[in-house]
Formats: sequence, structure tokens, C-alpha cells
Amino acid sequence: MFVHSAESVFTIRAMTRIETIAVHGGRDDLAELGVHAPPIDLSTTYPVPDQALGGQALGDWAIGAAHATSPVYARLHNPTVARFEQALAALEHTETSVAFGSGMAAVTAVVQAACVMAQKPHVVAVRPLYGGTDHLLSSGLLGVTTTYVEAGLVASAIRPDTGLVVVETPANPNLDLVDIEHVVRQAGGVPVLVDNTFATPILQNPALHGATYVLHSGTKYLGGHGDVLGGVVACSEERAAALRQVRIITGAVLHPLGGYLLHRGLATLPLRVEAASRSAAVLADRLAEHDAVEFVRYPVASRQMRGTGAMIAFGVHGDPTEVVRRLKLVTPAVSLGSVDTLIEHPSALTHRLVPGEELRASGVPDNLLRISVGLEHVEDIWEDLSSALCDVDYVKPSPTDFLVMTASR
Ligand code: MET
Repeated sequence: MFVHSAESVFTIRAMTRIETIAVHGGRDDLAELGVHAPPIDLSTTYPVPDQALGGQALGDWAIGAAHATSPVYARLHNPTVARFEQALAALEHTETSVAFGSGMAAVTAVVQAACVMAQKPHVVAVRPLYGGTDHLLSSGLLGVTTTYVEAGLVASAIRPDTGLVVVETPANPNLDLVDIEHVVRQAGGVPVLVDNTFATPILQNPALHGATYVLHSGTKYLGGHGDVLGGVVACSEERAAALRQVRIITGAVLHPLGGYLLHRGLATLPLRVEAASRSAAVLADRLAEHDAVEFVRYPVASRQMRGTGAMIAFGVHGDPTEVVRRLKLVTPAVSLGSVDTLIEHPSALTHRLVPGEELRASGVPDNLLRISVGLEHVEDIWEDLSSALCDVDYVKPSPTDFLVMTASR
């Protein structure tokens, strides 16, 4: 019942338009079940009257199989989560995907599969990355050491014991863009993980550019409503087997309710991304014209990225935290990709655990604010932002003052 037939997978693959895949992905067993919405299976255990057969299924899951005759136990497999995984894989143009309890659990599993299991304990990473990922890779907690390089210097950092290259594009928090194909070429066969959380599969499909693992914090755009925590890695069936093994052993599973909500979020993902991106483009232009704004970082569409997205980073003259404090509509909070517009100060929050010097060196100055544009009316967002910026007491610095300010940070 929980196994998707080869024929139904083909049906999804044959759909080429992303809006249609977003609505119908992972739902091909529903007609057979006679239901309209995917059932949420909350079972923690599954009866196995034939214990030998149950044991065989357990053995199959334990080696990372995609299917077995029974889920046996919720840590091994869950049909509601599997539907979300199938849908996300279709959107990312990969064979499959593996879901986790959070984005960080997903990153951890990739490092464990590509570095720890493969006994290649060296990682090459391009900064900036989400601060949590950076902290995980720097901490040594998983027994790996990490060399940080600029995107153009990845080849020079690869060693015989390098198990993984990690990039995020657009990068959290400053929206730096990385040429994925160039990084993949430089990696020379070492698996490349691309964090695609900011772009979403609607704007960018890293696997089509050679990425081995495509990671999402599903908590963000995929869920889309700020009410579900989850992570997912889209990849080949072969890579997924190791990730499932890690997930089973470590217990980093996504709860079925999370799987349901992430799956439901996918249906409206194209519309949400399109609407929020439209507003973000307007806001990025207006911010760039504002006297209180020093610079704006907003991606450009390219062959790799089909649109500009709904994330904006900008630097303010004066105290960035004061701007946040004065906002009345925009939500002052970490996270992104929700229906409401969110703003946060990366140096204080999302990137707090990255050493300040290193953060600044990777293009994240202390005056940078990050906005995730939501679905409110663009004029209401602008009214709130512009009045918060206007209210801030600042003296527009002369070039000399600016040098002094920079040096004192
Ligand atoms: C706990 S920090 C927040 C997490 C989230 N990944 C963000 O970038 O906003």
C-alpha cells in the first residue's frame, strides 16, 4: 500500500510543468486508496504476524532500501513522509529524496554518509553558509575538518580524503551566488552538496547542474507557513540508501505530520515564490534608492537561477537593530519563506556562532539585515520598512567616516 509503483513514478516524471508536479507529485496512490488528501499515518509500529517476514523487512530498511513489505516501525519508514519525498524529488529532478526532522539533521546526515561512512573526513566549504551549517562543519563534532575557500578555489582545497564539497546559493545571509557547474568541475568527482533553501526547486535545480545532494530546510519555503520543522535531501537512489541508513541509526526522522504539511506546502510553492519574488523585486529597487541604505544585495536571474527570489539582504547606515525595533508589520524573527515578511540581523542571530572576523571576511558586515519577503501587499511592507528606515537617527557618513566606522566594527 505504501509502495509507489514504477508506473506511477513514470507518470510523475512525464509531467514537465512545475506547477503540475507541485500539485500532483507524491499523490499517485491516492486514487487507489479512494481518498483526496494524503492520509497521515501516525503508527509507531506495524503488525508483523509473520515475524520472519517482518525481520526481513527490517533488514531491508536497515541497508537503506526504498521499499519493503512492511514499515515495521516508524523510525524505519513512514508512508506519509515517503509521499513528500517522492514529490520533492520530482520537483528537484532527482531519483529520490530523504526527509529529516530538521534542516540541520539533513546536513548532518549528508556529512555522516559522505564523510564518516566513506572514511573521508575532510570537507571543502564555500562561505557564507547558513550559520548553523558553518558551525557544524567548524565544530569538529562529526569528526570532520573543514577548509573554507572561495568558490573559484575549490579545486585547490580538494585532498585525497575530501568526502564532500558544501555550497549554498543564493547564500544565507548575503545572497552570494555560486556557479554550481564550476564547483562540480573543480570537485573532480567528490560529491557536492548544494543548499537550495533560498532558491527553492521552483527557481533552481542544482542536480541539473551536477550537484550530488540538493538540500532544503523544509521549514522555510517548502512548508511555507512557519509551522513545520523539517529537512530534505534530494539525490540519486544510491546516495539515498546511505542517507536512509544514517536516518534509521540516528533516529533523525521527520514526524508524519511534518511530512504531511511539507507535502501540502509544495502544492502552492510555485505561486508563493512567484508572488513573493514580485514584491521582493519592487522592495529591492526601493531600498537601493533609500538614503538610509548603504547597499542592497538581490540576486539576478540567470541560466542557473530562473528568477530572482524573495530574499533581500541590505546594509543600513546606523544601527540595524534599531531599524528592526521600529517595524510594526514585518515580523522580527529568524527563519524565512513564510507567508509573512520576516527580518533579522544575521550577525546577532542566524550567524552568531560564526566568528565575527570570519563572517565579515565572507561578505557579511555587521550592518547587514536579511529580509524574507512574504505575501502581504507590497505597499504595506514598503510603508513599514520605509518608515522604520526614516525614523532611524543616522548621519550619512562621509567616505572618511565610513572608513572609521568600518575599522571600529
Ligand atoms: C536558529 S537560526 C535560524 C535558522 C534559519 N536557518 C535561518 O536562517 O533563519
